[in-house]
Amino acid sequence: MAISYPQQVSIFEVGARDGLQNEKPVTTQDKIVLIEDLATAGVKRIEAASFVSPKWVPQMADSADVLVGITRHKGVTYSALTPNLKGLELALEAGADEVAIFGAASESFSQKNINCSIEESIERFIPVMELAKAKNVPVRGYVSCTLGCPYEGEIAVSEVARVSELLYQMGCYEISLGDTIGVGTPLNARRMVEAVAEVVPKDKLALHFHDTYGQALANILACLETGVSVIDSSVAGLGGCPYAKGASGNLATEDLVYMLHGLGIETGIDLTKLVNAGNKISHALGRQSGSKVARALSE
Ligand SMILES: CC(C)(COP(=O)([O-])OP(=O)([O-])OC[C@H]1O[C@@H](n2cnc3c(N)ncnc32)[C@H](O)[C@@H]1OP(=O)([O-])[O-])[C@@H](O)C(=O)NCCC(=O)NCCSC(=O)C[C@@](C)(O)CC(=O)[O-]
Repeated sequence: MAISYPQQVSIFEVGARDGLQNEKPVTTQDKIVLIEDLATAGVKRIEAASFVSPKWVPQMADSADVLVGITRHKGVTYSALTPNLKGLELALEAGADEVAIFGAASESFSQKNINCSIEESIERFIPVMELAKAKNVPVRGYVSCTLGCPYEGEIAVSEVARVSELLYQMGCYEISLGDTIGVGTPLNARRMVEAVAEVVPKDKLALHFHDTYGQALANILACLETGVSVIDSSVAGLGGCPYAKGASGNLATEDLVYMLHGLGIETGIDLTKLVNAGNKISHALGRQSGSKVARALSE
């Protein structure tokens, strides 16, 4: 049987947020340069900021300055995380094009990450959705711990599907399925995506797989066969999640682009320029890029 992959994949770049929230602090200017370099490389969807409590994630405290400071590229969407109404108001003031709410399929992770239960988080998201709708701002929804939780271990696929459906029914235009600690393997990743696709349309799903156990590319390849064509990744493999021990960066965008181009799948991204963007921020962090492709091409 022939394997069928999408012709195009939309890459949702999370390095400036998911990445830098869990690295040692860099300057606001470093972040601005990174975001502009990514846009120059052809990245069209960039998560640039996070309006969370600065006490919880100090690395994101300059989010408003970042959003205000970037020179906007035509056709590029700049988004921000907003856990509550306060976050949304700050994001709107700073000019975010779209925002994201973030829930979890694990009770313990929800408590550790946003200080409330799953049900309380859904309640908290209702006014965020209402205001975003009134302002015509699209809202993305994240579900964390879809393939395992750092506190609870295995998570029932039915719970992942339930939370995904709730966020979708609330009006999120896309649901990003997070393997927050990168423990998934291809078969269970695919089964999870197929289960969620029974309650949320496939073309409204995105994959957000961390690479902690080196499985992210294999998991993505397995899930691409289901028809999902939006993938989150992090340039230079930056970051992790501050409330998930062991969560190394998302899959490096350079490695993802290399694989997709090799499969003949279009991304619209210039790999050489992307590698340069990743190398520059890695230099600012004083470390080597986390992308194998970037390291190979930079030798
Ligand atoms: C959600 C809260 C705020 C609840 O935190 P809380 O302490 O329960 O909230 P609160 O409403 O009681 O407020 C406490 C303080 O925070 C302030 N505050 C309250 N809200 C905001 C805001 N939006 N922006 C700025 N400040 C805010 C508020 O004003 C107050 O300040 P104080 O009076 O003490 O000076 C907190 O738990 C928090 O900020 N959590 C964020 C944690 C986080 O950012 N985690 C990483 C992102 S999730 C992730 O990476 C996973 C993902 C998305 O990538 C997918 C995956 O990989 O699975």
